[in-house]
Amino acid sequence: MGTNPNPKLVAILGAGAWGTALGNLAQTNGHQVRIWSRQGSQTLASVIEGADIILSAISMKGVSSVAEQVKSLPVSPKSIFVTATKGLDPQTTCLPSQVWQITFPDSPVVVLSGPNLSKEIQKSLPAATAVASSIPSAAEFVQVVFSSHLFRVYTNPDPLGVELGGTLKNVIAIAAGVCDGLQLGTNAKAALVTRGLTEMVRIGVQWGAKMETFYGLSGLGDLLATCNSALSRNYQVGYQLGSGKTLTEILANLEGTAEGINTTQVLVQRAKQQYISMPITEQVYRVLQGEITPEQALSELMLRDMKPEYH
Ligand SMILES: NC(=O)C1=CN([C@@H]2O[C@H](COP(=O)(O)OP(=O)(O)OC[C@H]3O[C@@H](n4cnc5c(N)ncnc54)[C@H](O)[C@@H]3O)[C@@H](O)[C@H]2O)C=CC1
Ligand SMILES: O=C(CO)COP(=O)(O)O
Repeated sequence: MGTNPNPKLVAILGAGAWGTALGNLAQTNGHQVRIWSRQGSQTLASVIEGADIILSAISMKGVSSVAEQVKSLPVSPKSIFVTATKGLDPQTTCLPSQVWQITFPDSPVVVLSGPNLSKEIQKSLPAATAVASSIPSAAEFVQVVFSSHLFRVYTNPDPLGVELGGTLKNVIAIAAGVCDGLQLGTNAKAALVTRGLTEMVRIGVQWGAKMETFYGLSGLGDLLATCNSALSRNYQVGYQLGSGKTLTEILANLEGTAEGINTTQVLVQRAKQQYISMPITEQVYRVLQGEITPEQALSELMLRDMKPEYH
């Protein structure tokens, strides 16, 4: 641990790949880090006691129940909640930050999202991320705690856009994996990711996010990382689907969480309800359901009605 004249107490919820990497970043900066996981020996109460930051890196499926558990415990009035989960709640379609904010209406909530493949960060490779909150001073606090010569943290004024960027790109990362699994080439991949970004912007802006946020680290940045890296679990799922495996076979061997599978389902419902066209997301959904093959999805996308690029 380095010496820090102003050390903070950082409680990390979730000892998976991302929680562990974020804990290491804070610890390297000289902060005191306590990590809680449901399998660990430390109690949740002892981990969050007096924390300046309570950072959740829990998979989406566990966020609501962990937030409820935290609510039943004494939380320091100074605690800032940070969410690093990239997903959508299947029951409510809420984003992780909304779950935390609904549970803790009087506490600041900060979203942390960017192109952050945890295995690279664990190897001390350089990376950048965005932190965003409706309370700018809370985002600035988190920026200071996590920033280092290896981890450049930018503040952003659009928490909804930052969180949606990281969440929605998982669907396109699955599609990009399918594209590579089918060996469709670089042109096809570039077209897919670009049109995928168009879909993210379309639904994201309708959701209330700012368009420019999707061209920043948490949107385009995270697309570039996860659509081109075998380290991305979402990409891995897509790649193996494109190589002919079934989802059941893939999930039996997948290391960690691929949030895009659940996000695709929630997104397809929302897009339908709001009459938003999301052709790539819809084809990813049908492939994940086993309704169509990746090859059929490709031809569905290529044979859509002709249209202008911007519409
Ligand atoms: N691994 C990565 O490179 C990055 C991951 N993320 C996001 O962070 C989140 C976590 O990802 P990973 O750490 O990679 O996943 P992981 O699968 O390695 O860890 C997930 C963690 O959530 C906990 N968890 C799951 N369900 C729970 C429940 N019901 N109650 C309590 N705890 C529960 C697990 O015990 C584990 O500690 C995901 O939303 C992911 O999209 C974001 C950026 C980078
Ligand atoms: O979000 C991530 C990197 O920014 C991690 O991607 P995966 O969840 O696809 O592994």
